Amino acid sequence: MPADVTTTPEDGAPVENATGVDVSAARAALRDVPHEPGAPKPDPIVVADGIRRQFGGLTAVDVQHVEIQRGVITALIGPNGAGKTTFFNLLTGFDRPNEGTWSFNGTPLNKVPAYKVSRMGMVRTFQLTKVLSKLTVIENMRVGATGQKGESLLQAMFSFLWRDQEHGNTDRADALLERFLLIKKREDFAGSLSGGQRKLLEMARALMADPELVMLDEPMAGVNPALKQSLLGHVKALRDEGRSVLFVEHDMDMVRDISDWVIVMAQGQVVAEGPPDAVMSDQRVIDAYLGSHHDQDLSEDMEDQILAEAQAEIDSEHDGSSQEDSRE
Ligand SMILES: Nc1ncnc2c1ncn2[C@@H]1O[C@H](COP(=O)(O)OP(=O)(O)OP(=O)(O)O)[C@@H](O)[C@H]1O
Repeated sequence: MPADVTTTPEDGAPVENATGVDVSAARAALRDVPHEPGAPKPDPIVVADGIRRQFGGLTAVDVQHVEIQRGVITALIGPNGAGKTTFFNLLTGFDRPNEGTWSFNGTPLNKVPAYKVSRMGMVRTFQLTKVLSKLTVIENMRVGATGQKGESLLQAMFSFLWRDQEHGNTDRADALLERFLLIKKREDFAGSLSGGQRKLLEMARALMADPELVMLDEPMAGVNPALKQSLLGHVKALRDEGRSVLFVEHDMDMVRDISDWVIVMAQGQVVAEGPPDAVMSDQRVIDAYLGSHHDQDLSEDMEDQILAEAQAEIDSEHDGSSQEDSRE
């Protein structure tokens, strides 16, 4: 699947892309999915069962069942400490659960190391970007290419075997740098890039592996408002070219703007699922955020509702105490 194929269809229009995924159909199929934690999806790319991860006495993740639909953008939200990043780490082989099974495209991943998971087509970015500061932008891109023939000693000795591939990788990297507006920074050290540019570089580098599923951990964190719109466009383009996207984010405007489906975690568990509007007015979600001491960027509606509920609680307590006062 070429990473430089981008289509930006009108909503509802049939979509053609090199992956063969009918994006409109994938999104439309979600309409029949019940708004319930663990709801089965018509065409899941990831299925996880009974995933538990403990750190000492703390259960960070305790997910009974979750499915991620292929060809759509799924947001994973929840208050601080809900277990989102830990769950990302488990799915992608960067951490191991105490129990549980999960699969990608039907292949069990329990014993698959992270680098193989990425070769299989499931690639992630990190909350704190992991660009290699002392390498140039183009060198960072080349590191992102998987299955390099020059990786094995024997093949490295017969360099004519992989030189063509290296040229191909460089062409691909340049096309992606153009797409992510980083081509002018090609020879700069990655360490000299701004926070937002690093996020773009990480996303571009992830695409070097030509993934079917792109997992983004807080893509908007530390990104200035001017670059946010551009990043949103890039994430939508990933879906529109037929890739599946799963992202963790605290910026609820972004979640509302680009997600087809939202999964909510709290205290390690999936507590709600559904389209963005339904989830943001779901009592379980409001309770999850209310129950946490958060400093998160909630959508205005959700913020208003939470504030109204908090006010109602204060008022009823106040009424209760003033009745007590009047009885005294
Ligand atoms: N390596 C670790 N050792 C011990 N505890 C950990 C470790 N990693 C995560 N935790 C704990 O597990 C819980 C879940 O953390 P996690 O980072 O997955 O949450 P999160 O939902 O991603 O939070 P945030 O939105 O703040 O990034 C937290 O209580 C955290 O302190």
